[in-house]
Amino acid sequence: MSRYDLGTDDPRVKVRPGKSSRPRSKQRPDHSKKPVGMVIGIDRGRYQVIMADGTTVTAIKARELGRGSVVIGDRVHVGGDISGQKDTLGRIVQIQERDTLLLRSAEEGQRQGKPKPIVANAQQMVIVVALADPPPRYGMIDRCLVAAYEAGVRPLICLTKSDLADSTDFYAAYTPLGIEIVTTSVTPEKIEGLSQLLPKLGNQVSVLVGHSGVGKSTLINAIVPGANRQVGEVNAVTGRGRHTSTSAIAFSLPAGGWVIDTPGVRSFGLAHVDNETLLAAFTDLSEVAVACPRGCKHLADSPQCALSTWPGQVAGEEQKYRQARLNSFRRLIASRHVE
Ligand SMILES: Nc1nc2c(ncn2[C@@H]2O[C@H](COP(=O)(O)OP(=O)(O)OP(=O)(O)O)[C@@H](O)[C@H]2O)c(=O)[nH]1
Ligand SMILES: [Zn+2]
Repeated sequence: MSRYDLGTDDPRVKVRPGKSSRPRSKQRPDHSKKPVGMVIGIDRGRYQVIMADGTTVTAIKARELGRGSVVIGDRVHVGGDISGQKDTLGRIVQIQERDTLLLRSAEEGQRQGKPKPIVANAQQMVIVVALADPPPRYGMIDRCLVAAYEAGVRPLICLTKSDLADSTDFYAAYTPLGIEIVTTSVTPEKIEGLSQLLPKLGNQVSVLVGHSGVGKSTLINAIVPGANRQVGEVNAVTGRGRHTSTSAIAFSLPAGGWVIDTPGVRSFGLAHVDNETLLAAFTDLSEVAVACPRGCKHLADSPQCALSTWPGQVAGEEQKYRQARLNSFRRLIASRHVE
């Protein structure tokens, strides 16, 4: 006879295990039958979840899920009140397995900890780059590309402010890498390029990343009616956008699909990415590196690294371009180790 089988039919005798007789996890109820929704907003411990029928529910998170465990884009099972009525609260009880997960290592200067999840289930990363004011930062773009490849998210570069500068050089640098690029310009006078961009956003989840001031908010306002993102200048003192304290949010596009804005995520720490993954993001370099000795670290002082002689095989502009690519790759490797 087991310890809990009291052998009685008396309903007053409650059959229940003693307090610490079993690990807690085994007592957890199965939540997988609870309705599912997608997390589209997170702000100070409150989660906005859009359910399959289109109802938006405000929810809190079950404590056992842990801190920072639910991110924007997550598909979650929700219990509690899911009516979506004012002053009601649902409760996120379980997170579904993620298709993709965008991660970022701890910021520079912070102690290196576990990489932080930022966005789940995005299929596409739109790297927003201004052609001028501020000018393109190639190191930043490379970082985003690595983070995208590492997360299993397809990159798309969206050039903005084409009214201010020419995009020929940019296309010359990134088209050979097989990365899709679209060019836009959104000014009070004229809007251009959205007919190129919009079809690429349809019926999927895209996450927008980009440095402060490149025009992300302007772009979102132009493609999402009523989005009302604040547009402004970069703070000259802190060098940061004003959005740093605002939280991530997903916008539904009129023609289907979602765009996720990630204010405060300006770049990606890549400490969690290994050398080979980093190299794979540089398709041109990875083809050259097959000739490297086994275990090559691909650094400037790595003996017989095939990458070192690659720029010198050509002359002129092409050589400069190769050297810039190589420098960018090696800078990323180096920066990863100081983070
Ligand atoms: N000339 C020109 N200016 C633009 C364009 N897009 C945005 N801007 C301007 O660039 C500045 C920054 O735009 P935002 O949309 O606030 O940039 P953001 O990327 O959202 O910046 P944060 O809010 O700091 O993240 C604003 O003054 C915009 O009016 C463009 O296509 N052409
Ligand atoms: Zn090498």
